Amino acid sequence: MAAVDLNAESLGVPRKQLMESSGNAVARACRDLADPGSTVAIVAGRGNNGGDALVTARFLKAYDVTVHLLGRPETISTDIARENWDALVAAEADVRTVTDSADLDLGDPDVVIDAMLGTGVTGALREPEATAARAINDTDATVLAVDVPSGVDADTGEAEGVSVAADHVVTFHDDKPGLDALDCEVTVADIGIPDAAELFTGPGDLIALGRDSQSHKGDHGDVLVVGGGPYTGAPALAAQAALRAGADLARVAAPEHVAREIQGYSENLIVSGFSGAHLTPDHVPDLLELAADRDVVVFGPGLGDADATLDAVGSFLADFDGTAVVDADALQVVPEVDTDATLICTPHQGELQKMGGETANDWDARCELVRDFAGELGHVLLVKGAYDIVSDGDDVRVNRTGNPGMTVGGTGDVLAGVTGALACVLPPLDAAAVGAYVNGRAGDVAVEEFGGGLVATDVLNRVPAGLEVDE
Ligand SMILES: NC(=O)C1=CN([C@@H]2O[C@H](COP(=O)(O)OP(=O)(O)OC[C@H]3O[C@@H](n4cnc5c(N)ncnc54)[C@H](O)[C@@H]3O)[C@@H](O)[C@H]2O)[C@H](O)CC1
Ligand SMILES: [K+]
Repeated sequence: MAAVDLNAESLGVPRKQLMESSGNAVARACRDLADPGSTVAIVAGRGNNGGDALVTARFLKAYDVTVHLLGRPETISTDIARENWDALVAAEADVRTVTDSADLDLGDPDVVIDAMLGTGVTGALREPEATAARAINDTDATVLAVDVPSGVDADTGEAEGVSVAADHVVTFHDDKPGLDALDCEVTVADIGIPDAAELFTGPGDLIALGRDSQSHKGDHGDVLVVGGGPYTGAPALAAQAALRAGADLARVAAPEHVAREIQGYSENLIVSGFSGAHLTPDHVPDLLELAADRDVVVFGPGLGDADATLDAVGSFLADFDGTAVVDADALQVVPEVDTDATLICTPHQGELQKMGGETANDWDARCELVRDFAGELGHVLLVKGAYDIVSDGDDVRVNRTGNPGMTVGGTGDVLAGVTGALACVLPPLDAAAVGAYVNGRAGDVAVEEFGGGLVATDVLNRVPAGLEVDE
């Protein structure tokens, strides 16, 4: 939800507007439950759940409303909730602050609006929320819960400790799986979040990457790039991109002439060479061993399409059961191989057709085609284009970052490396969607500086900029 809210904000629908819609939806439900003139006790927490009900109070003019804030106003945890509190105080509304649960006196209201906690709950209710929940449950009032009955986990419907027994719940934007198990009426209120906030990648998708400061080496992934042959630069770009996107370690396995060259110009990479001019099946056992201890393998950059190489790709994938990003010439093998591996395939539209997929000019039509083909393949597809289409056969995400300057050679290798690093810390679909978003954003920063003259290393070096969340 936090990711969707931030994406909505980036589309021009700020959170305060969402809170106004949420509060209004709760007021509408309250008007359906009780006649004008009824007494309404709003019990508000210090987060946005409480904030929603501080808005509701403004939409219940025909009612006798009392707001009980659990905690001092200074402890309200978000600016938009605090602003709504200040607006009530400025309007001389009947608001009270409860710092000790013994002070909570709800009176004998017709309706209680439970806005203590919503999706932000962690663990069993602490004080004063726990006592307040019992006080709410002890009234004869009709209890209307905001988003989730306080104390209940929205995903499971379980409560670790005491929770509010609601008669009605107004939940926002989409149903919460845990609510169906509850014995109460649930209304799902549309609060004006555009579908685009979930379909298109945006800054909200980076929240999942939150870096904890205690992180240490190895937490953020160990990526192996298997590539090189007719092309030298591709595996080095992919491996460096993995480091730029947060992997702690990036290794390259390449034919020895390529390995020597890469080791020469990039001391950041751990490079191992295998015999011969390109990948062949007899290299596969060693590669499987090397891959077994990595988090993610990026397979394909610069491998070329010699028959023996494609045979090697097939036999590697057939025996590999980890997670791999597959790119470039290796892609054409994927539809023919039966594998237990989790694959993220990153074709451009020409490579997609070579794999047996279909494309279309209209991006909306492409969503359908990519989703169906991903379902057929049983792997995640990231199909590059002006709009990158990402799907795992069920969900579809669309990425709109990037620019025509990025058709220059090598940006696909950078994308494969970025996606590989993210696949160490995110589920495959998210890794592909965020990979496309970050790579495109890096390209948008690069084109600002280099115009149409941008080259892949410009994108590579701006991947960290692509990862920044400027909230
Ligand atoms: N897109 C949407 O659906 C929108 C939903 N909105 C509302 O926002 C809340 C989520 O708000 P958030 O601030 O993230 O968390 P909460 O208000 O639910 O709770 C955080 C608050 O509670 C304290 N806390 C956490 N666990 C406990 C506990 N076990 N005991 C006591 N106190 C606890 C924590 O310290 C914080 O102070 C969502 O439910 C909707 O109602 C947005 O308004 C609009 C968009
Ligand atoms: K609640």
